[in-house]
Amino acid sequence: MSEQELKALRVRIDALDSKVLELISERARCAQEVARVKMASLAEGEVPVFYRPEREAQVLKRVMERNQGPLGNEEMARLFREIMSSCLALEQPLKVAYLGPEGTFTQAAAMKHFGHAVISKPMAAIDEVFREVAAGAVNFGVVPVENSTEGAVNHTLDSFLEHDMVICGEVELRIHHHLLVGENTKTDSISRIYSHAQSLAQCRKWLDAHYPNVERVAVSSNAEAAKRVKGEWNSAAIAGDMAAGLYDLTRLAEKIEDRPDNSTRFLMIGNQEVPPTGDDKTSIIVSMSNKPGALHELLVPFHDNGIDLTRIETRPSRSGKWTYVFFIDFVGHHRDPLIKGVLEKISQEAVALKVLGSYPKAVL
Ligand SMILES: O=C(O)C(=O)C[C@]1(C(=O)O)C=C[C@@H](O)C=C1
Repeated sequence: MSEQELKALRVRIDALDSKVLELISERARCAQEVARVKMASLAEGEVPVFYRPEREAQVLKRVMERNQGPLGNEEMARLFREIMSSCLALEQPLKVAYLGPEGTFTQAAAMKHFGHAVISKPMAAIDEVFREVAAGAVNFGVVPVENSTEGAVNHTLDSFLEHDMVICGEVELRIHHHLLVGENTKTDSISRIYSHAQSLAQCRKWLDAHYPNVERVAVSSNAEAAKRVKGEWNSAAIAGDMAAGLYDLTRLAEKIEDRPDNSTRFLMIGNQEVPPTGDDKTSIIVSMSNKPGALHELLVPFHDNGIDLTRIETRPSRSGKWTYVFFIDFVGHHRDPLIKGVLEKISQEAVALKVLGSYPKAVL
């Protein structure tokens, strides 16, 4: 390519950038207008709701449907995710608590869902995220709920039994783990590998093959593991991209998870009900009486109405030894007439039924 051609193309890019800039600013002014309208139409004592997950899901879906390349759908939606995040921050900067410290996959999930224009607050434990939301110190919390290799995150499920929370969104994150060391580490003398217990489990086979005799030490998060090895001489950490970058660690090996499709699902918790979008999921907790056929009775209404169950999990109940509660996720919104009917049927048989929330299926 000649210098001339390159120059001409850059002139075109500059002109396009000016147009993009103008359009983004116009969109941001529109969002400010939306905020004004929302404020003006409030009833006495009503609190304005600026963040609208159902609308955001529609915007991102529309972008993906209309996109004709060359950028991929996900890439394009990510760009719009950030534009919308900044527009919302003009209306109201959201405060989001997540399972920290900085650099965790939960932080990455929070950014994927809300974009980067939020005020984020790392918490030391899952229960603290719940408490922070319950106390009204933040608008939303982000917690991991299940991993495709290791299964349920029990701390999260148990926290739902203790707190009244509304689930208002979900996000799935592909989890890639790397073996990381600090600049002073002698790679042939690694005697300890730190990570979160779930991450150590997700890399078990790789560790057995490459570091069979090295001590594996479980710590509170993989970001914490990364932080520790920064100053140590003979230890390594298993953590993801964010933690590697944050603590400036070297990657001795990349993508060491045993299953290439290793993914974690995260939930956004708050106290805002989300209206239907037409492509939603619902999460409920049910406890049934301890009698033969109870689980069957619980599942029949779903089957009879052709409702797609996406997950069922069992946890010991807090109310008695050898009694259990079921966490169930299914496709549909609790305001859909069909789903309403199913929930009514279940509540006739159940000891207790709680709808944790209906929310748009993850778009990104
Ligand atoms: O449509 C709204 O209610 C808006 O506030 C605008 C907007 C946007 O930028 O598109 C911003 C924040 C909301 O979460 C959803 C959408």
